[in-house]
Amino acid sequence: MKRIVLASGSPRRKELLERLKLAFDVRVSQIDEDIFEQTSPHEYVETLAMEKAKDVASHLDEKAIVIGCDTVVVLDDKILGKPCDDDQAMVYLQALSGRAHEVYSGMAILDMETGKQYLTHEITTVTMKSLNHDEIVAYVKTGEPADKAGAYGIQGIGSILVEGIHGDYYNVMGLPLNRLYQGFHALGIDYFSLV
Ligand SMILES: Cc1cn([C@H]2C[C@H](O)[C@@H](COP(=O)(O)OP(=O)(O)OP(=O)(O)O)O2)c(=O)[nH]c1=O
Repeated sequence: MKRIVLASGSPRRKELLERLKLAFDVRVSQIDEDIFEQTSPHEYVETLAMEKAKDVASHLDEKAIVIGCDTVVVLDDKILGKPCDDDQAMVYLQALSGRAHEVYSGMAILDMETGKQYLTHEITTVTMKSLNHDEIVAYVKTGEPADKAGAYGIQGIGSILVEGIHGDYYNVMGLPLNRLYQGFHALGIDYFSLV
């Protein structure tokens, strides 16, 4: 049985992988995300996903399939990561208010046994309703924006701020499940033999 390791400290990614009924361990990468240059969004999220996966793989004592991800929000070609504080969360939400933006997740899958790698990204468009100042203040106060790209969580209270979505919902939450399945297939890993 192949061992699967999720290279992420994100509780959302853990929750999503659990939905696929796979047995897996979680290891959190120690890379410093701030040292990576913000190139184009897809290059950026793919680079970070691969670096997280490689870092975790390098610390494992046995071979595994390692999954790394990175998620950002992109508005007018600008990358919005996790807000550094409440003020930045307010600025992000003001900018996103009443507009459509893209959510990019990069995903890297490393099969340490075969040495094969799969690297991809998924893009989902999210339209946010117009938010007034009081709503933004109240939402930031809930604490939900703090650890989320773009300062909102579509799966939580943030769901009431979202008017529409085009594409993979799970990608917005941080782990594009359909791509994951495609990646397993591309690497010759039979998902249904793992469940
Ligand atoms: C837009 C959006 C992001 N997010 C989250 C997913 C990610 O956890 C987070 C983006 O930060 P990431 O840097 O991608 O991930 P992380 O720091 O949480 O975990 P790790 O680096 O260890 O893998 O934003 C939501 O939960 N809901 C949303 O609607």
